[in-house]
Amino acid sequence: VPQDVFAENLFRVTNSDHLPELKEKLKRICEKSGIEKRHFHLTEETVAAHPELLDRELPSLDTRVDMTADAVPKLAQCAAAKAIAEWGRPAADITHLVFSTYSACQAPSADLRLAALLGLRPTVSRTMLSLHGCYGGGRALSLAKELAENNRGARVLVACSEMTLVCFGAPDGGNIVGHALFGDGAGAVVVGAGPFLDGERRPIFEMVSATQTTIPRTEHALGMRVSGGGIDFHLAIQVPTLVGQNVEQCLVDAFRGAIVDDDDHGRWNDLFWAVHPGGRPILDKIDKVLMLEAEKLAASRHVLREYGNLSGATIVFVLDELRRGRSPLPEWGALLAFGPGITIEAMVLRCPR
Ligand SMILES: CC(C)(COP(=O)(O)OP(=O)(O)OC[C@H]1O[C@@H](n2cnc3c(N)ncnc32)[C@H](O)[C@@H]1OP(=O)(O)O)[C@@H](O)C(=O)NCCC(=O)NCCSC(=O)CC(=O)O
Repeated sequence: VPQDVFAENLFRVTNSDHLPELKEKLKRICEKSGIEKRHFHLTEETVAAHPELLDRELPSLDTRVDMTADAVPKLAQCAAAKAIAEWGRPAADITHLVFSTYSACQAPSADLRLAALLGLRPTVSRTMLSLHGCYGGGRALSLAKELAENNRGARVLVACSEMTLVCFGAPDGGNIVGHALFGDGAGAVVVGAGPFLDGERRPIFEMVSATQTTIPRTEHALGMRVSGGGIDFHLAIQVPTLVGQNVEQCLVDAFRGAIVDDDDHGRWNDLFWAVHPGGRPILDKIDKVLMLEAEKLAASRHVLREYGNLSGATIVFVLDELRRGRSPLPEWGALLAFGPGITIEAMVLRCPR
């Protein structure tokens, strides 16, 4: 859906045209979002067939769980099948699966369904990450690094699949920013720590070290809550400022002893950057605080423009965009993802030469 027609579409489909001021506000927000289009599983026909999705007072969790139980793992399958094909070994050689989503509300969950869809071995060791929100992709990669490094010969499939239909509803004052930002998508990565197997593709990125930091006393700034009417997002207006105030210390901690001196700000421009594009002002704050050159966050801005905020799956899209870039990347890079907590995942990356 192109972002410039999103507000008109949403208000028409949800019978909300009696709220013209709110519609104008959503239009203003869409214009400033840095997003040009997004992709959604939910169609107008599905919304028309399920009026309970529009009214928060009506119970709709059953409908949403039924729809996502199949669709979320199938979307993950599309991404995972591509990742496995590029990796070069059969799916049966995957030893571990880490699945991240905010759209799973049952057990067994989307990880088991994905394992069946891909034909993974019954002995595959599965981990489900639920409701980690936008840091889910960073957390899943970090966990995959631990699993790969601590289990000789392990090959870990990371799959992140997100669908906004769990939080879709008629627009109101509380959810208007979420309506403007989030989109659907899935990303997948195969992670290993050697020794190399026959036919296996050489790694594109190396995860050198990883840290997770929680910004104290910010648990109310960003969150999700499951209720009978679906999932509600809460995004406080202070989120970009809070991330901007804390991000450099997280990076200094992640890079301590790696390549950056504590007080050496200039070196940030020597890196390549994989930053979760939580919103345009978040990227602007990071640019400003780290004094980054204009093109450093180009991959993040590109993904935001083309897909919107895909929550946990977004960081995989950013890594994909980086590896497709025309010019070679610097040897060292940084990954950043943010989510409820407020939690900041920071990782030191390296492009093997
Ligand atoms: C909404 C925006 C596109 C607006 O852009 P600007 O801030 O540059 O523009 P602006 O200041 O003129 O704001 C335009 C209008 O949006 C309103 N506005 C801005 N942020 C708001 C918020 N968090 N909640 C409610 N309203 C908000 C302003 O009051 C203003 O209203 P009026 O026009 O009436 O005066 C941007 O602020 C944005 O992208 N914010 C989201 C950042 C964020 O929290 N991202 C995290 C996503 S969650 C994530 O990534 C992790 C996770 O979920 O786990």
